Amino acid sequence: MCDIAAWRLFMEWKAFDHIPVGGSVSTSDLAKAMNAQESLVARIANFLVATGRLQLGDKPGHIRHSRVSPLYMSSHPVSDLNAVALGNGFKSWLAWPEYFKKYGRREASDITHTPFSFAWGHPELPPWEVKALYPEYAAQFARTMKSRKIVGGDMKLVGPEALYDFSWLGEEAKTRLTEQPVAVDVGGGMGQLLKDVLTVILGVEASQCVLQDRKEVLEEAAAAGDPALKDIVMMEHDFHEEQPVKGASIYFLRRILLDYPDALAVGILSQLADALPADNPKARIVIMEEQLLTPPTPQNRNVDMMMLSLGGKLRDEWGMRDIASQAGLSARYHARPGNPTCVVECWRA
Ligand SMILES: C[S@@+](CC[C@H](N)C(=O)[O-])C[C@H]1O[C@@H](n2cnc3c(N)ncnc32)[C@H](O)[C@@H]1O
Repeated sequence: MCDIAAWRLFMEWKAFDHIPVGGSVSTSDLAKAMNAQESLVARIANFLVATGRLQLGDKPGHIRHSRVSPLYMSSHPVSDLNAVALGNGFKSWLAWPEYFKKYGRREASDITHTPFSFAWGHPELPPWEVKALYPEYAAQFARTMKSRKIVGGDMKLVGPEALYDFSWLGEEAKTRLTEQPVAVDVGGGMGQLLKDVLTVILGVEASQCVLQDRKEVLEEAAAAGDPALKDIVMMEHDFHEEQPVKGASIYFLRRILLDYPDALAVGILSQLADALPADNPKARIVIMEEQLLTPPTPQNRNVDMMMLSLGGKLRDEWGMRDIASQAGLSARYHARPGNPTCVVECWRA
């Protein structure tokens, strides 16, 4: 168990960044680089040697990288995923006994007073407000959502491999003016899904795409300056409130509803149901996220345990159909055996 605590601390202190790749560093130089006590750094470094996270260097008192430790360097893309696994996962899980003692042995039913918020010391705030108090962590989280390695990060949008073929959207977009909103990505993060839409769905113009998210996430997206997203509309919007873009052909909700209990997920869907155009039967709300698998598998249920801490949950087909119908929507469920993701196509009932 202490292995996790030790590499977490060394990640936080950027210890792995100070070990030259292909070389070694003395624990005394490492301590100086981190402004930490040498004996403390040597003890922790040697513990990480014992667990295989680091290796002894070729000179006495020196250490070097192991096969895995470059993954903990801040420049490595996996490092953000490690930070989120710890921040969203372990930090909350360790606080479970105190949390359930204080709030009762039940799932969180609102967006405040979740195990995550409790563990981070702000029980009265929703998890996203807590993250916003820690800009470095919020930025790390936003970057992880760009990873194709996490579930849902590499969903095919067109062709035989796609769970749901979005090619119709290209034809639809061609019938609209170039400045008319066609695709709205609600809680779209740094625009990773819209970028894929623009790449593979021919006919959709960037100026027809709207990226909605929280202010700090849109700032991060703007600062990233991705040329593919230069002409999209970035709009600060709270998806619990009325949807300001009415009549779009598609409203994407990718990896959003799993963060919420049913009542709030129904609320988010209802805001979009109200925005769907009454005169366009093709218009859709499309939910894309990890589905709850039965029989349970470790990776899938691990994600569900992370969602438990955030106040949300993974849903299976019946869970999805239930929230869609509560929001006044008809739904078609698209999934394949062995694929952990699902696409739920929703339209006005
Ligand atoms: C799990 S991420 C998914 C991001 C993106 N949809 C994707 O699949 O890559 C959830 C996103 O919802 C955004 N978000 C959280 N609360 C929100 C709110 N109340 N209104 C709008 N966006 C919100 C977060 O900032 C984050 O970008």
